[in-house]
Amino acid sequence: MVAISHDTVRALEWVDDTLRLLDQRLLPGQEVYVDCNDASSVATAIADMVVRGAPAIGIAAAYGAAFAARDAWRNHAESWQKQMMQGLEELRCSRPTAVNLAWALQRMHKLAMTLPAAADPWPQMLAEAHAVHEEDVAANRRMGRSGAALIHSGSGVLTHCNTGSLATGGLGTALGVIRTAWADGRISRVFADETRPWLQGSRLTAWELAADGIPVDLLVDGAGAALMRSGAVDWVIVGADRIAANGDVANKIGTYSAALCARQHGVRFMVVAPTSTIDMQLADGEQIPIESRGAEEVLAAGGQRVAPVAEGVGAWNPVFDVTPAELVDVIVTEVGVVHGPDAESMARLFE
Ligand SMILES: CSC[C@H]1O[C@H](OP(=O)(O)O)[C@H](O)[C@@H]1O
Repeated sequence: MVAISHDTVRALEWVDDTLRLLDQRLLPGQEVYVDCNDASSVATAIADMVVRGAPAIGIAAAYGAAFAARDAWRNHAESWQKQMMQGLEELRCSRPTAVNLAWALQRMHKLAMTLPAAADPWPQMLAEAHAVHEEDVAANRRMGRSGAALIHSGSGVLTHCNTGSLATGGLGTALGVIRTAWADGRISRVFADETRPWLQGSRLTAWELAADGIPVDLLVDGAGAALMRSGAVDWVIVGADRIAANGDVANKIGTYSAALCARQHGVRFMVVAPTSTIDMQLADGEQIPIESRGAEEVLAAGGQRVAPVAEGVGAWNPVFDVTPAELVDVIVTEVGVVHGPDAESMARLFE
């Protein structure tokens, strides 16, 4: 087993009571950190995609909620449990699709309401945020092992978007499986599509894999179908932002297309996500809120206008889509693996 080195990068770090976020808008060219010391700055960092990726967003929100409780105690000690809600609401509204955000805020709020009203909540709230962070690191390792065990030796894999150390607290979800399976000698070739318009694949996944010394071939998003038809890919392995109770999966735009192509060409489709990404309150994927972002993300690439787009041209920019459960072969979580996900098999994860 080759040692898996993913310590080369961390999306978030806690240093001297400050949440340090690696600004992913500037990668891979610049490694610049944004320091957050209150709930509002964390919410802005999430909304602006300084930090992104469902689990990483949840972890950042947990620290943001701890800041909200601390500042409510400092400024309104007599009613801090009520006053902190403004900060939590700002965090909740920062991005709509990744349920890890709401999950983390609900967990932090539940703790706050159990704490004594007349005592400083900071120590316990910060400890809970650290627990959220550390649990994600452990979950990444477990999912890496469970997912890798499903991949037969000599497999080619295709991944979409970025699901590595930049999207989580540790090894990654889908990229954690790829790292683990590569280290086990199970993968012969890794493909990553660029993932327009934000380029999480070409800017982030390629950077992470290069840092690990794992060779990767980039492709334009539209090349996925031809690649799968060529027979070079045995698995498409992706993350998730929200999984409904029946196994429908919301993930980066383009995931649904990849799932359709995979089914057409006999390629297996694996979704890797911690249970903090599963929303059992939603019966199916139809109710998952899909975030749309500004037209400039489509019309420009890396901040430069994409020539020759004429002036006055608009854009349609939903940044997630929903893959129906029937197109998903397996969902890998830290508590179990679901083959052929449906409402019944998903519910068994929580028994
Ligand atoms: C580890 S799951 C990361 C998940 O989040 C990404 O979206 P975004 O970069 O907009 O935060 C993408 O959907 C990934 O699959």
